[in-house]
Amino acid sequence: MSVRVKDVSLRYNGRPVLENLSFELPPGSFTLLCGTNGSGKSTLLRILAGLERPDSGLVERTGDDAAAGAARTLSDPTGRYPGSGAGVGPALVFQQPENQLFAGTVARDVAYGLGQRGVPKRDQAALAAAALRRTGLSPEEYAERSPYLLSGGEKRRAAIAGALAVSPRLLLLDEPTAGLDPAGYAGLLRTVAELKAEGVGLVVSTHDLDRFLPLADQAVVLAGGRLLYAGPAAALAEDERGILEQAGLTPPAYLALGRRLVRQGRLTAVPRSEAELLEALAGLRPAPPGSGGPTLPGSGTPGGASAGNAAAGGQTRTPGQNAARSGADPIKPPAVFGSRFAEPKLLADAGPAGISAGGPASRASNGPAYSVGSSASASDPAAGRPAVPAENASPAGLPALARRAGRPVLGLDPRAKWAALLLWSLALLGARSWPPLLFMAVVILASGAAAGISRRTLRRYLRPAVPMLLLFWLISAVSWNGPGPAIGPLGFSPEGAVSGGLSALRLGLLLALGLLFTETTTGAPLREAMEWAIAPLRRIGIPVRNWSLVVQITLQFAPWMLAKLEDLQLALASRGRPRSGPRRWSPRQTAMLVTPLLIQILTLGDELSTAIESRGYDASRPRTPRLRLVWSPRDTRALLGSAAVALICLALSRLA
Ligand SMILES: Nc1ncnc2c1ncn2[C@@H]1O[C@H](COP(=O)(O)OP(=O)(O)OP(=O)(O)O)[C@@H](O)[C@H]1O
Repeated sequence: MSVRVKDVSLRYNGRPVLENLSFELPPGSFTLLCGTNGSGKSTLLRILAGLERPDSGLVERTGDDAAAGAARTLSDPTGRYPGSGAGVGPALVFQQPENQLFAGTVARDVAYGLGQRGVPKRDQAALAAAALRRTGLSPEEYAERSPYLLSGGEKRRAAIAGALAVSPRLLLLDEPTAGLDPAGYAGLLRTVAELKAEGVGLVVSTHDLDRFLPLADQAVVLAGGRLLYAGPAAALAEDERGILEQAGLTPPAYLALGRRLVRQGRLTAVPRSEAELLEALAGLRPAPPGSGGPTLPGSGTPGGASAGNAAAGGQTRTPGQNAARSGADPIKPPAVFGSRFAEPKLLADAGPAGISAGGPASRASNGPAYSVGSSASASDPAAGRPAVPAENASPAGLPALARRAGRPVLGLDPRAKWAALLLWSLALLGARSWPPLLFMAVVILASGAAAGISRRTLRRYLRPAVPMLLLFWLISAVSWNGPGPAIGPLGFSPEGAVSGGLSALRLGLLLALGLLFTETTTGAPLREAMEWAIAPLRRIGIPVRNWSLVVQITLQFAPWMLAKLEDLQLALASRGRPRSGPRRWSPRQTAMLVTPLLIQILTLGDELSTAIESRGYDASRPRTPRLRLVWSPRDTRALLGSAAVALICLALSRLA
């Protein structure tokens, strides 16, 4: 499977996360995806997997089921299900493996994707066992265990097994080595090398350049959501202009040391892996006293063995020795790179090139031209795109945040927001007809837009509630003796349909109001405001501090839960979409999501209480406020405006 990414951009809440990315993944190539935290790697992987749609740009996947033939792979020893992932999308292993495990047993979990792809049950167990073995988990020991009770590293292996089981033609691994022990790490590297040899395309997002850069055919470097480099991995390793450093990354130790030795004239070429460096270092002779360090045989004679070296009887230990002997440039990438890629473009130099057509030499046998390009410009301080700042703890922090983010609503005093939440909730609960509800819908949507909440976020937040609201509406519209047309033993009730519709809309608006509140207020100010409001209750012995903590956690818990639900759903989708029936929220899928979600909620609750205890939380002791609340005239205006909205809503309710 080859993938062409062209001008892909994505924003979250109006903030650019990926900007104009263009590159290609040739079939069967191994691509290293690197960048600092938050540079957009996971987001890009989700887009490549087809689990997230970019706001603009194209991702074209060219499946190659036919090309896969009936190849036997270690995960599919039968050879009967070649590339079962092709045409359904690449397999993605998420950064957090616990988001990816659903079923009651490891074996069933690993086999889930096979079922989705129509592999008969009788073959599923053998394929799942082969995939488990491949990740170092013995099926005899693990197949019947609960995936939720595995250790972190075992969960990761099980998640990888689930992806391997379907013999994907393109496998996307998001930081796959996190949490693996040395044996697991070595096993993963072995598996990656085997998959590459089998012709499986791989994209690995990782911070471990030392291990993965030498294995990779090409590299994609992101900085602040922009493409800083896309091209042969070998060229990136040779790059002296500091692309990796520009991206905020540390070059692999073998490269840093190798470059230094080359500069000192002790190596003729930069080693291409840790093993090459070690091989070269093995030939080091202790330096003569006062010479400033060890030397390599033949040092200072780039190009090969020196007379001195020969006289010493030592072998030349330059990393490029084999290539040098065979007459090839020791640091030139292997020919295969040349056949797959056009000249690499260091994108800081590339200008707004976009995808460029490669010449015949850059064409793979069954795919389009492979070349890379970008619209990043040299003047772009690519790494310098400011992240949305964390909320400042100082009193000046909130207005400063608002000014920076350009959204005045973010800088309002949280007490004003609490009051607005209360007033608008009461107004919604009191609204019994369409006009006030529609009025509130307009106001809430407009406030959300003013606060910079994107439609995407709103959709993500409300989507899980939609089936419930629709069901609620449906149930309201039928009754045993409804006057309308009969639906089986039931009758349709127009009145029920209207009142159910009103209630569903009211509930949806309350949810949207909750989103508006939690998206515009972070935990600390929210808690300060809450504690301020209920402080007088302390005098009558109410544990005010506990209450505010509970409210803070609960309010932040709701978006967390929805985000988890979304993650789980994405992970389910990544394991293969059903061939028929609803793609989302089918009863089967919903049932599969409930258990892992509950387990994650319980785990988080447990971890939170441990964290609170371990930080010496004592409800009886007064707390030093994290920030001082400052009420400004703007807050008064906002409060009066909110009250006016609530009054209009109530007035419309009365009029209707
Ligand atoms: N659902 C979301 N809503 C809003 N912002 C998001 C969402 N998911 C990711 N982001 C933001 O998008 C940016 C890129 O996130 P992403 O997870 O892709 O980064 P990453 O390169 O994988 O980071 P890491 O190395 O830490 O895993 C980050 O700033 C992140 O905060």
